[in-house]
Amino acid sequence: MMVPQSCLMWDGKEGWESVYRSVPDLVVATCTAALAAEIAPPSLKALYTRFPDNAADLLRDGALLVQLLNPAEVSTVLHQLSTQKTDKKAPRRLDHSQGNGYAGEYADLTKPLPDLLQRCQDAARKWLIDHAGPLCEVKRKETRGGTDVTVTMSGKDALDKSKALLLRYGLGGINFAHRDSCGDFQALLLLSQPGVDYTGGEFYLADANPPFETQPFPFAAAGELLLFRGRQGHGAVEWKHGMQEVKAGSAKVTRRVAVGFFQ
Ligand SMILES: O=C(O)CCC(=O)C(=O)O
Ligand SMILES: [Fe+2]
Repeated sequence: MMVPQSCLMWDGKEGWESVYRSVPDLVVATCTAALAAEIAPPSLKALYTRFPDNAADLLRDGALLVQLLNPAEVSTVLHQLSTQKTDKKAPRRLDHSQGNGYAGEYADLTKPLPDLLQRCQDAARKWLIDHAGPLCEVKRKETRGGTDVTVTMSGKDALDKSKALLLRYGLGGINFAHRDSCGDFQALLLLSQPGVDYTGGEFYLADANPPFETQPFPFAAAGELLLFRGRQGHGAVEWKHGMQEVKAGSAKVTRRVAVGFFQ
C-alpha cells in the first residue's frame, strides 16, 4: 500500500493544514502496525467473553478498561479502516480557535463499519444492555412535522441510533472537559500504542461542579476499550470527560487514534 508522505509527516503542531480528509490517510498515519495483514476476526460471542461478568466497576468508578483486541486484531482493524470512508460531513476540529482543545479532530465513520469494528461495537452494545440496559437512555432533538421535539430513547434503541467516530490527536493534542450530545454510556477503542505512538493523553472523568475533581483512566495498551459514563456519576454527581495533553512517545511521529462508539 502506498503511504501518503503528508501523513507520515503529520504532526499536530506542524502541517495541520496540509493533510488529508479521508480515513485511509488517517489510518495509515495511525500506528506502526497499520500495514500488517488481516486475520480472521473473532466472533461476536468470543468478543463478548472478554468483558467482565458484571458492570459493578463501571457503575462505581464511571469508567472501565477492557482488553478487547489483541495486537493482531488491532492491526486488522487498522487494515480494514484503511478502505473505509468518513461521512460526508467535515471532521470537527479540536483547536484553540474552536475553544474545545488543541491538535485533534473527530470524523464520523460511515455505516456499515468494517466487520471487526462492527463486532466490537455490537459486543459492547450487548454487554451494556445486558448489564446496564435501563440506564442507557438518550435524549435527542428531532424535527417532527416542522416542530423541534425532544425524543427520549432507552436501552437498545438509544444505542442503535448512535454514531461511530474516528478521533485522532497529534503532538500537543488536548480535548477539554466536555459532554457529548449522546447517551449516558460511551466507549472508546484505542488503536495507537501508548508509550510508542504517544505518552500523556490520559482520558479522565471530571466532576462538572466544584471542586471539579478529576479521575484519570489511562489506556495501557492498544486494543483496550474504555467504557465510560459521560454524564451521570454517583447520585446527583454530573460528569464531564476529556483528555490531557498528548506528548511524544518513542516513535518518530506522535499520534493517538481511537474509535468512539455510542456517540
Ligand atoms: O480521546 C479521548 O480520550 C476523549 C474522547 C471523547 O471525548 C469521546 O469519546 O467522546
Ligand atoms: Fe467526548
